Amino acid sequence: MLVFDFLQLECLRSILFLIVFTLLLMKEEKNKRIVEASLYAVAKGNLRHRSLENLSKKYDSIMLLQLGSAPMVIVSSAKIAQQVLKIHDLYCCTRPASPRPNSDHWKEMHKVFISELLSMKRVQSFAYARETEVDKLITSLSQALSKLVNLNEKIFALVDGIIGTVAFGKIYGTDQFKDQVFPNVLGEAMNMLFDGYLQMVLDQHLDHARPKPEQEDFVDFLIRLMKDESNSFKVSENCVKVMLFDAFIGGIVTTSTTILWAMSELIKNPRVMNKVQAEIRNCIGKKAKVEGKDVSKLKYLKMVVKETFRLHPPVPILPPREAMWEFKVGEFDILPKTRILVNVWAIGRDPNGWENPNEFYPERFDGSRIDFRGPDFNLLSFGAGRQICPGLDMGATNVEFTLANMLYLFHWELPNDMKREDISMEEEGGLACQRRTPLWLVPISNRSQLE
Ligand code: HEM
Repeated sequence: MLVFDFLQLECLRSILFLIVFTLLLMKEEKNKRIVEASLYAVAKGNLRHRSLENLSKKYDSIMLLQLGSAPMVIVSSAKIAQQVLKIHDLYCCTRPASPRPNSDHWKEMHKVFISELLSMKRVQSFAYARETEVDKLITSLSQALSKLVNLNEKIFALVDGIIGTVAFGKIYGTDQFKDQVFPNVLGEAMNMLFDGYLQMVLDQHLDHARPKPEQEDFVDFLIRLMKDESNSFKVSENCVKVMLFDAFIGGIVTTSTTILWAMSELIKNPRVMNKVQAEIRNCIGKKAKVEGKDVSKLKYLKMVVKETFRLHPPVPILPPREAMWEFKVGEFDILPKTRILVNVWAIGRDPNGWENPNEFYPERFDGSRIDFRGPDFNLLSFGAGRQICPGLDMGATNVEFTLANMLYLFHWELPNDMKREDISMEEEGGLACQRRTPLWLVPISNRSQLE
């Protein structure tokens, strides 16, 4: 669902160029006052979160955009986001038409998907995937000591490995998969390739000659559902593919993007880098690596991660919700079929919610109850309400655990002659709001301090 909604936004871009725009600004006179504004800015480029933020500064933190027959409400403040995502969540907890089957049957299956795959129990039981992939990352960085490393490549490989193993089992990344064309998640032909790829995975799992795995992966679980006739719903092969696709795209791009933004901010802010490394090293002492159970003790690291989510939410605008019934937000009427977009990026930088909003300052979370798990609506990196990201625990755990190890075992330096202020923080839209250019850094071993 996540994927389609973003593609839908892509399509809007071209439509936007062709139609005449009108911005209906929702003010006291209940949807009546019309302010004409060229929405060329919204259509331009792929950084709509920035264009929409500019519009909201000029007009209001709730705006109605009339695009042809589809009214669209843009929300840019925590207070209004809370009304939409909490108080009226039930009235708009559906998505606009999507290629996913839109039926009770699909919703029922989706619930199972969420509770089974992404429960805390599963997140923990898949710790082995995370640890194996972080071990591989450490080995690969140790082989590149004092050399320039393209961190984008390393981090995408790591997250792809973790989520691939969770979804497809230990077979993923092994020799059996080596000769298969694995579709690069960022590639253009992704959709088509992915279908063939998923079919191959399903066939392998359905093969009677396959030995019983010691740990059931997600495909095993879905196949069990497919075969279980006592279910009130039927799970088809196609449904299994759609759910795997969601898990892959939803999981890989967002998680890796966050790790890269965190490293970018840390290298730009040596004070924070030193402080977080000191915390990890004091807390862990002398060990071969940080273990999963250690992470809960790393309070400052968790603040660094929150601060990264605030400034760089990988999903800067939540996928659209659609109003099912009429409801009121403040004094404004939201009519059925209105699409609602929440600009998470703008809320994270709203000066009414944050002091010095553009500064990377993790201490702002010290003693604060603000968390991406809720109940606060200033930090919405995983969304909120009934549509909140089902991968929240897995995503946050993967980000924290990976960063903890990268910062414990290595010092990080800039390429020769590069100054901190030269590090580009330019964004690029797409499936997630990523760095525009790869992050190149030099890992230096910290082992001598640990022995
Ligand atoms: C840093 C990590 C992640 C971030 C920031 C993130 C963020 C989000 C956001 C903002 C949404 C939309 C929520 C809403 O509309 O309120 C979403 C949906 C979703 N995410 Fe994540 N996500 C992350 C990791 C993951 C992981 C690891 C998985 C799965 C393995 C995952 C699977 C999904 C799925 C399937 C949906 C669609 C849910 C639906 O439509 O009901 N995400 N995610």
